[in-house]
Amino acid sequence: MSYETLLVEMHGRVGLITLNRPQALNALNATVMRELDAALKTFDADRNIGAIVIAGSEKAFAAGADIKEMQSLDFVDSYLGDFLGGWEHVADARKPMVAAVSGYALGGGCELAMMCDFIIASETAKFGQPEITLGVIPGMGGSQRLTRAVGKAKAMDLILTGRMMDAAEAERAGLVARVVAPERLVEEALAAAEKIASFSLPAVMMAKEAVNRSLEVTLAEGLRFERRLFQSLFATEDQKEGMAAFVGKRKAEFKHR
Ligand SMILES: CC(C)=CC(=O)SCCNC(=O)CCNC(=O)[C@H](O)C(C)(C)COP(=O)(O)OP(=O)(O)OC[C@H]1O[C@@H](n2cnc3c(N)ncnc32)[C@H](O)[C@@H]1OP(=O)(O)O
Repeated sequence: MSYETLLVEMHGRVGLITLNRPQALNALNATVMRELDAALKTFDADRNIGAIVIAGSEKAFAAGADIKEMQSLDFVDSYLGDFLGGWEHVADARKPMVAAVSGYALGGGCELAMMCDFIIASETAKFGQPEITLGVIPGMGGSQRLTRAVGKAKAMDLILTGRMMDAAEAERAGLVARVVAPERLVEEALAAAEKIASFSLPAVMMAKEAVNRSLEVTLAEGLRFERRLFQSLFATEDQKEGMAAFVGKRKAEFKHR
């Protein structure tokens, strides 16, 4: 499949998707999001892929939803067409997604990064939800995911003032998992994704599901859910292989079954 707004590659067991609208700092529009959804669905369905990296350019991961395309929208079209509704599908991917963020991750760009399972940022990254400066509010999950990631005080600060935070502040706040030098960003994100993809795919997918469930249910419910998933992994060949390899002092050869 060919894409107009993305570069899509496979690096061993890792799918790399690079946003590619440099003229608009990777601003997100219906085409980008439709293509992103298609690329993610393809990787998610491919047994040979164990993890996915989403990257942008050095200057911008994504500078938000496309303001020029959005500006003439009215309420009825927005509501009847459920504007942004379908964009949430990015978060439906069942395989781990790593966001590799360099430069601007603003508005929808920050929200897209937060739909991934964790963010590796370059020292140049700048995160923000500047929608308030445009007379609107976040619409792709910013008020919900940012608040869960950094807490109410900082989320309110960023969303109400529209200010940007740099990579160091984002790491301190818990939005970003690691900060690396700009020239090492994609390499580091691919290495993290390759590490994940080297483990048993059912175990990796269940680990993602268990962590995400913790954001939605009570502690008791979450603990029960985790325990059931844990117990179910004893039905896999990979559990036998992983534990036999440890006992035999050798490297595990996971078959992802
Ligand atoms: C998802 C929801 C609900 C909402 C949103 O995401 S709203 C958008 C939130 N994002 C923003 O408000 C950021 C807008 N962009 C900027 O403030 C600046 O572009 C910048 C600070 C990111 C970078 O400034 P810089 O001076 O370095 O670059 P520009 O000349 O401003 O931009 C280059 C080129 O890209 C176009 N551009 C940038 N961002 C967007 C965008 N979000 N939508 C559409 N186009 C964008 C910019 O207009 C310029 O193109 P032209 O030279 O053709 O005008």
